[in-house]
Amino acid sequence: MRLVADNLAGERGGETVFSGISFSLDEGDALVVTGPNGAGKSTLLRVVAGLLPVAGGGVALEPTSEEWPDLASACHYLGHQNGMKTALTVTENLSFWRDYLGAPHLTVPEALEMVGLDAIGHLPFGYLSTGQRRRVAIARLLVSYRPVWLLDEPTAGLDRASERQFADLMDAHCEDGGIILAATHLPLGLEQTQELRMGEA
Ligand SMILES: Nc1ncnc2c1ncn2[C@@H]1O[C@H](COP(=O)(O)OP(=O)(O)OP(=O)(O)O)[C@@H](O)[C@H]1O
Repeated sequence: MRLVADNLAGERGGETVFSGISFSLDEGDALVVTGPNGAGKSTLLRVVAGLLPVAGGGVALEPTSEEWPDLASACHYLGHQNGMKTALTVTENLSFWRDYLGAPHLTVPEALEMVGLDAIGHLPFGYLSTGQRRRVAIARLLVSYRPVWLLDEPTAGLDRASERQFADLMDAHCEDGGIILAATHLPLGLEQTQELRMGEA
């Protein structure tokens, strides 16, 4: 499996935000997207996820399969928002996502243990600190399997120990043949990455 972008362009509000982006990621590859505010990093991730239309060129999974019939079906998208209901408990939120997304992977207790939150599954999500909320959102990546992880500022709000823990989870995903495309201003601590700099002439 390979994630290929060919001369890809994206727009916002009718204006081209980026163009001419090409990359090819094989199983096990991680590409870190960097660049100044407004360079188009989030837009790129949303185009790859299928949440915004392609404005030029293309991006695709090669080859597709019965299991992953198109790129969107193969992606986990972690945006700036955590995608959790504040009134539901942490366990209820993750159980919802596990049922909704399908392709069950880790159980909810296993995923919570992986992000160091096994003691607070019973708490409403709204009670959690900023970093704890982000860690629950990261646990969502683990309860259902997707080969491609699209991560937008995934470590925002995480303390050092949690950053390290998440770097280990990302490395494990790549070692298992997964693909990561991550936009960030912060070093992610990954063992091996390629870099794509946006917003430079
Ligand atoms: N809905 C919208 N309508 C019009 N322009 C938009 C819209 N959303 C974003 N933009 C513009 O698109 C450009 C790219 O934004 P984007 O969020 O992709 O940048 P980014 O590189 O992720 O920035 P940051 O580092 O601040 O997160 C910015 O100039 C932004 O103002």
